[in-house]
Amino acid sequence: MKRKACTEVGMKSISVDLPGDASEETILDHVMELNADPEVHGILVQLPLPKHVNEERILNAISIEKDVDGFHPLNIGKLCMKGREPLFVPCTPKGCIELLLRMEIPIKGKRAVVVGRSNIVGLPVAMLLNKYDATVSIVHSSTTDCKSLVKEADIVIAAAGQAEMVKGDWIKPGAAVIDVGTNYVKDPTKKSGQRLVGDVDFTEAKKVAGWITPVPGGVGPMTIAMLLKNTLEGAKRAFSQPEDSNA
Ligand SMILES: NC(=O)C1=CN([C@@H]2O[C@H](COP(=O)(O)OP(=O)(O)OC[C@H]3O[C@@H](n4cnc5c(N)ncnc54)[C@H](OP(=O)(O)O)[C@@H]3O)[C@@H](O)[C@H]2O)C=CC1
Ligand SMILES: Nc1nc(=O)c2c([nH]1)NC[C@@H]1CN(c3ccc(C(=O)N[C@@H](CCC(=O)O)C(=O)O)cc3)C=[N+]21
Repeated sequence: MKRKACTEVGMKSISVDLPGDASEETILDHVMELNADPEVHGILVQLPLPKHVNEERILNAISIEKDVDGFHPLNIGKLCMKGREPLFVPCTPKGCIELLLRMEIPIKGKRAVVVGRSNIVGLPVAMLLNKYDATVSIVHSSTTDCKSLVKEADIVIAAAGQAEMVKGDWIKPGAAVIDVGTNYVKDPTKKSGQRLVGDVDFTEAKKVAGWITPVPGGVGPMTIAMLLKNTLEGAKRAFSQPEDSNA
């Protein structure tokens, strides 16, 4: 889908498809090659990586100026810090905020609950909501009272990877609900034998929520749009800076 979106907007994309048993060194070599290529303005290493590969080592190797996923520790660090701006904001969290801003849903002073604390979604979206002055709680698999915490939230971000876990009676009436989850569940009525659902029970939650994103057709396409946006911003920055200004 990311490749298709690039083609649609006229952005050249290079895919490096490696076998599942490719070594860490092989992946690093490819990252280094792309780092050094002046025609490349964005690099994304699709996650998750196979177990034998050290994810941290690979993500650290991506040039920070080309880190369009925003997963480099320097970008994540700046995302967390007051008064600092990362070069790139991770795409899914950026898409969530963009949805709230475009729908003119107030964030400042509101209570936000993020379900999930992964490095790629839960944690960065919570940090971003904090930057926008929400009062943020993060709930995770060891949280004993997810329902009661979610029920207090004006903004709910569901990113647990648990099919339809957030029920209608978890939602505060009028709350904004952003469903990040993409879970395939068995459905014998479908030709493919499966159906895509979010982390929120959409049918029930939409009766209570003030505003809610669907799955499919919600956060997923926004993630891809933000990836293109980050890449364009990276390219503009590269064109506006002399080549030797990286120091
Ligand atoms: N639409 C999009 O663009 C994207 C969608 N996704 C989807 O979003 C979902 C989350 O992805 P990702 O963050 O990578 O997933 P991870 O599996 O890396 O993280 C899941 C998080 O949810 C928490 N969690 C799991 N079960 C529960 C539970 N029962 N109650 C509360 N918290 C729970 C985990 O807690 P703990 O930390 O304690 O283990 C963990 O923090 C997936 O469905 C994924 O496919 C992901 C990226 C982009
Ligand atoms: N380095 C890295 N960056 C990522 O951003 C990243 C990743 N690795 N690994 C996997 C997750 C997942 N992810 C999705 C993006 C779009 C949709 C999306 O557009 N989904 C469609 C539906 C697709 C379908 O029908 O199967 C939708 O929600 O409408 C879903 C999931 C990005 N991720």
